[in-house]
Amino acid sequence: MAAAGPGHQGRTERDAAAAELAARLTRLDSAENGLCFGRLDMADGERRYIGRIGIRDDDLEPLLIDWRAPAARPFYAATQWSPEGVARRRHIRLDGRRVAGVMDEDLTGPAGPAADAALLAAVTAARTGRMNDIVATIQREQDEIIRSPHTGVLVVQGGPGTGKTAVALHRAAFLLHTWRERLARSGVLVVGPSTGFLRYIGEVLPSLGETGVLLSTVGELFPGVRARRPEDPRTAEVKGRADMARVLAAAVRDRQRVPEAPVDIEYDGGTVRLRPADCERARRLARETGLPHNEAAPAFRRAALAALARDAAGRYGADVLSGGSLLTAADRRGIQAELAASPEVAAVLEALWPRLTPQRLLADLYASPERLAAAAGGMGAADRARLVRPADGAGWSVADMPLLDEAAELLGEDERAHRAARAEQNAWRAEQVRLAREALAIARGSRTTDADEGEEAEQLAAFDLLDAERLAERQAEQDTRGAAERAAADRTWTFGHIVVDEAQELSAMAWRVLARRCPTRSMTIVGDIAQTGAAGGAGRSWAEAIGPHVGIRFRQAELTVNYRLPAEVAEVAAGVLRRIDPNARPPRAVRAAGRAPWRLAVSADALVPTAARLARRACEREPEGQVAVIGPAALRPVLAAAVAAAGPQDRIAVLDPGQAKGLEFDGVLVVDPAGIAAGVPRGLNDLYVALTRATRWLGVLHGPGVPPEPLSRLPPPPGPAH
Ligand SMILES: Nc1ncnc2c1ncn2[C@@H]1O[C@H](COP(=O)(O)OP(=O)(O)OP(=O)(O)O)[C@@H](O)[C@H]1O
Repeated sequence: MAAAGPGHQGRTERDAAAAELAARLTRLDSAENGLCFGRLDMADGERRYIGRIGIRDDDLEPLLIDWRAPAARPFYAATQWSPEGVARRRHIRLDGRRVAGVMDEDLTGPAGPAADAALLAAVTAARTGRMNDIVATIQREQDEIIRSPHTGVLVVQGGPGTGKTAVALHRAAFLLHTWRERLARSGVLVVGPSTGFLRYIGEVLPSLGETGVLLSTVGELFPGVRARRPEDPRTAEVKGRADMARVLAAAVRDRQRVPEAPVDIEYDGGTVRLRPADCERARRLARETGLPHNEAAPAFRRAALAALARDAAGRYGADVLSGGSLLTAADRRGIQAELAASPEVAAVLEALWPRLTPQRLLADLYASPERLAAAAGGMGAADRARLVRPADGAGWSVADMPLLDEAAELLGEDERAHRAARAEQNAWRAEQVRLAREALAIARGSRTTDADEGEEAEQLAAFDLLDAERLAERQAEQDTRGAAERAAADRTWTFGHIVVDEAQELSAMAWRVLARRCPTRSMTIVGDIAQTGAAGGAGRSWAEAIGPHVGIRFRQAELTVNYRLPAEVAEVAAGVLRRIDPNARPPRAVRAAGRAPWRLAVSADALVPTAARLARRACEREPEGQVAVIGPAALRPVLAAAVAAAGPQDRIAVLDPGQAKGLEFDGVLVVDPAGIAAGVPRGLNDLYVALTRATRWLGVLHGPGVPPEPLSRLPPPPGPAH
């Protein structure tokens, strides 16, 4: 920092250096936990320590190699068959700064159990409710995806628990390391299915030293509007269809109206007339600009006003003798200016080409079956009826967000809103200049009191270098928010890379939003087609789901090993998967838990209280870990109330399958599986999600009747469970 010179350039360098040092400090702080986790003893005697971040000594020799650096790669990729120059791989377990244990793998001899031991310790540990990074135990097939040099769209398909989320986040960290400068500027966006999920994964990237990433659901991507309104999944599905883009475009065109009969407008004690043909021409000219609706409004107005001015000139300036006009060009311009200022004229033109916000367009469309019929004529009547809702001001649903975003694209900036924003910005700037003047005045006043005479001449004071304007400018330039924060507030921000998790959930309209946010199409997309929920947009393949939005040029990778589910639970889930798709291959579980999944049948009345009792009993039996009660969406509120009624218990989560997506727990109690499977379209997929959340045990609780296959074949719970 001391090396930076004086003046603006020097300041910029100092600011940049300070920002870089602050970022480095954050990285060092956040990577403190488990800083060094591996060592490679190379066959040639070289020794490499592998850690969360890279650290060099004073001579710039590496002390610790960042796990993302090429030199660290053999830690994940070397095998007995392909040792990549490694003789021994050491896994180091730290407790704070103390070495708590080491496990060595000799790559020159036959395969030993050490690597498996480190992995097993990680996957069998009690869950905390927050996802951990997997940097110490990334597996080979995962490593290949994390370090993939592919810069376009990379799709990762994998069954539940195969580490898709973990891999996607580590890939984001890898890309940030590799393309630090570019991505720090443009930012990385991670899209997840729910705020609960984002909270669950929220610590992974910071623990890898990466803090400048924006985590968001699709519902949060439209700044200034929060999606709070509940929505029937069938309505959400209709709103998510690609066809809605056409419907919205038609809805906008429908607002650009031509009157059926001439409109007479009061002017100067008489009237002027706007004819349908003039309007038609004005509309054509405005549409031909190719601008979004609001931005084309001035063109419409200009053409309509010109027509009105011609009409007025014809009426008031006609020379009865010659049949020509008595008015000069300046007179005509004057008339046009008067017409432009007339509130009556403005009201008519506003009605014909109204300036619209996305919210107004959508609320008006939903509230009017006529408008819907005009815009969505190609849609079946039943689907169209799903879109109807009163303009009740009750807010927006998640499925509305991509439609608002699409509408914002179609409408563009409202030039009046733009002017208001500019005025606000100018006022802010004037205030900054005023404050800067004050600051400079104070600096001048304190000049001789702050420094000795001799010293003073040597110093460059602020007022020698700056005038108030420049000082204000500098304040404005110093937007200290990181890219992530700025991106969150700006609908038109484009990201350098986007990670999409649970991508099978995204509708076609949501994909359009993401495609707009990432014109370079640098994306990592992870998901599982078999887990697609009722409103989700994935078809039977990724090509079908994302092809229309990212093109056919994407690379697909697969994860095949399941790290979450014990084999016993995985087998039950595989039975449901076979019913969803007989050709699907379930992932292979890495371990068995030794605890058989069970089922318990109770009377309909006893279902909810028994669920609450079983969940609490499970917590009492096991002093640590998380338990989830997962039931149909309709049952969730009463289940939650029953669990809460028994007293506070922050280790129990009560969820519906949509909310459980992407999460995991030590124990899971699935309540009313038939209700889950039958409740919504793709109910079996929801049941599959519910059954694939447990790292240790799975129980199924149901009312009278037989639960869906293969749950009916599960044994009763071991011991007196209820
Ligand atoms: N290499 C690994 N080392 C240690 N733990 C791992 C590894 N890979 C995955 N895991 C763990 O396995 C669990 C499942 O991972 P993750 O949630 O990423 O799976 P997923 O494929 O996204 O699942 P879902 O489809 O259900 O969302 C997590 O606890 C994760 O930390």
